[in-house]
Amino acid sequence: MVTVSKPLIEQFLVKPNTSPLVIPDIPLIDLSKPESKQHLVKACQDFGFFKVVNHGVPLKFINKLESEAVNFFNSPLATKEKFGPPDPFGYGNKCIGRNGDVGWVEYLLLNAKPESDYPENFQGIVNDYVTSVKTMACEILELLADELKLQPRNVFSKLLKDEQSDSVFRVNHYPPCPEFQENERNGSKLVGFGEHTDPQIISVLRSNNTSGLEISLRDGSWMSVPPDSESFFINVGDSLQVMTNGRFKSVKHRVVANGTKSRVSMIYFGGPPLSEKIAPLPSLMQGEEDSLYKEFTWFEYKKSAFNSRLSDNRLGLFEKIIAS
Ligand SMILES: C=C1C[C@]23C[C@@]1(O)CC[C@H]2[C@@]12CC[C@H](O)[C@@](C)(C(=O)O1)[C@H]2[C@@H]3C(=O)O
Ligand SMILES: O=C(O)CCC(=O)C(=O)O
Ligand SMILES: [Fe+2]
Repeated sequence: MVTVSKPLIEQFLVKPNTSPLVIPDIPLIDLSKPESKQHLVKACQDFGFFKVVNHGVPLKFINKLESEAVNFFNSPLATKEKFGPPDPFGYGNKCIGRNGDVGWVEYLLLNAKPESDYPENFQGIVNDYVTSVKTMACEILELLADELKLQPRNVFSKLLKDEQSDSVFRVNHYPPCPEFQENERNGSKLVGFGEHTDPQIISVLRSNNTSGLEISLRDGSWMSVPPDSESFFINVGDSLQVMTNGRFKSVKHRVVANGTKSRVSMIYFGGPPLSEKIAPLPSLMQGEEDSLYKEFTWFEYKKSAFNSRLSDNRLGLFEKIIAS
């Protein structure tokens, strides 16, 4: 378990936020239903976030990976640190990225490419899980393309299927924090993973049954997402927002650590090849519609993103100024 001395805990606290006036339902998509296409598009437009059931990812892959992750995070710090620091892949503890972000979290950041170098015991297990989750992500992207009447229907999914796809896999562990309970009285929250959007195309998240994930609603309030270990949560990434010229929203989200109960999450971030040009799809542009973004390669965006702080508006640098 990770511990910090009492005064240091301050750096992990954020002020309580106002609750949403109306708490919306998180869109629930049943992938076995033919009408899921329409719901998927609506969810990507309204929230950039939804929950998926009947996803086809075998439970045994999920459980094996979770139990291996728990074993890893329960091992001595010195053992875990043999896999760190993340440069860019490896074990990280409380420091997120290279620009001073901290959170009450430890994690493994891994290359999602098959045959990558993983800690012992993770090899086959990560490959099985990632392959299956990627298949689901590609199915979702193809349903979205169908509903948007985009040709070919693999216009998004081919970027994840490409051998050069720059996709990442992450396992996060938010440990209990005994020091925090003393602070709970003033209502402040313990930040596990600070607010941010994901830079890639699509992110696929699965967690154990511990709460903590929050999404930012349009009115600026934060909504807590009830955990569900049998479902997946999907969010639109910045690159998909750009490719759809802002129709789909890259949702701002964060994790508030529970303080008493461990949260374990695993997230697949589906990204394009480094050389891929990211720009609004011409076939989506209606009439005189302006492109809201300057074209960039994924390499350029990634470089810029990895030089930013978590809460920065990374897409801001690539927005076009449109004369009215
Ligand atoms: C502070 C940072 C961590 C991050 C790289 C960055 O500079 C800004 C984006 C962050 C993020 C968020 C989504 C994923 O968890 C992640 C792996 C990614 O691609 O972008 C992380 C980066 C990271 O942890 O290195
Ligand atoms: O751990 C989680 O539940 C979400 C973390 C997250 O948003 C990320 O790693 O980008
Ligand atoms: Fe994220």
